[in-house]
Amino acid sequence: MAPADTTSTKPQPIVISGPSGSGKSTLLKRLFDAYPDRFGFSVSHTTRQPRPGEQHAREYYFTDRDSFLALVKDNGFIEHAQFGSNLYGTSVQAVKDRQAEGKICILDIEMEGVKQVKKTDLKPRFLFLQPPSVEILEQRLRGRGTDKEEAILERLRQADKEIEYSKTPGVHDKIIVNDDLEKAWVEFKAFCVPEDATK
Ligand SMILES: Nc1ncnc2c1ncn2[C@@H]1O[C@H](COP(=O)(O)OP(=O)(O)OP(=O)(O)O)[C@@H](O)[C@H]1O
Repeated sequence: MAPADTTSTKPQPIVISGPSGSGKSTLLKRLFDAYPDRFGFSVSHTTRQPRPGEQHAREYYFTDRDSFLALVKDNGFIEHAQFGSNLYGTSVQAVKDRQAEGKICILDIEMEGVKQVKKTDLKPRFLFLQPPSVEILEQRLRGRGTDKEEAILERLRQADKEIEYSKTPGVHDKIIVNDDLEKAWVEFKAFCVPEDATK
């Protein structure tokens, strides 16, 4: 008899991307509220010092600069960036750790991260959240009131690139246009929890 295929029993991660302001956080919050135990986020690596109360492997994987850069060289990161003098990143291993716990790991990442994930052996499902139009996206970013003018303009420039890339055939398994939030939620839930789609 052929050996059992244990890899197929691991929950498949879900990659959610879409322009800043397209509604990723809004829908993810609903998903986590509705299914608190089923999904998980990956824990990021950082070279910054732990703050009081922070635990290794819970808030972050705390690491030093040399180890971090060695992992970058090894293609161990899906995304990484420098903020101030510290490095931060999402590692392939962090996603596998969530899988090993039986959780569906959700990756909320931008376009370059999506391209990087496609080079790994994670084999996630890809979901793109699209704003109804760039004009509406601009209204929502302004309405959110969290960004300065320059940041809004930069987000809109980046949105054009994300939307253009999303049109590449085969990049995403599903594209949801977030026009009406309730409709988007029904589609979002159906993608993330297909077995509950009719409920
Ligand atoms: N369908 C919708 N109709 C109207 N407003 C919406 C809708 N979806 C989200 N919003 C609002 O748009 C704003 C941006 O949404 P949100 O912060 O969830 O975007 P995001 O994709 O997570 O952005 P970022 O990548 O910057 O974190 C929020 O103020 C949110 O309440």
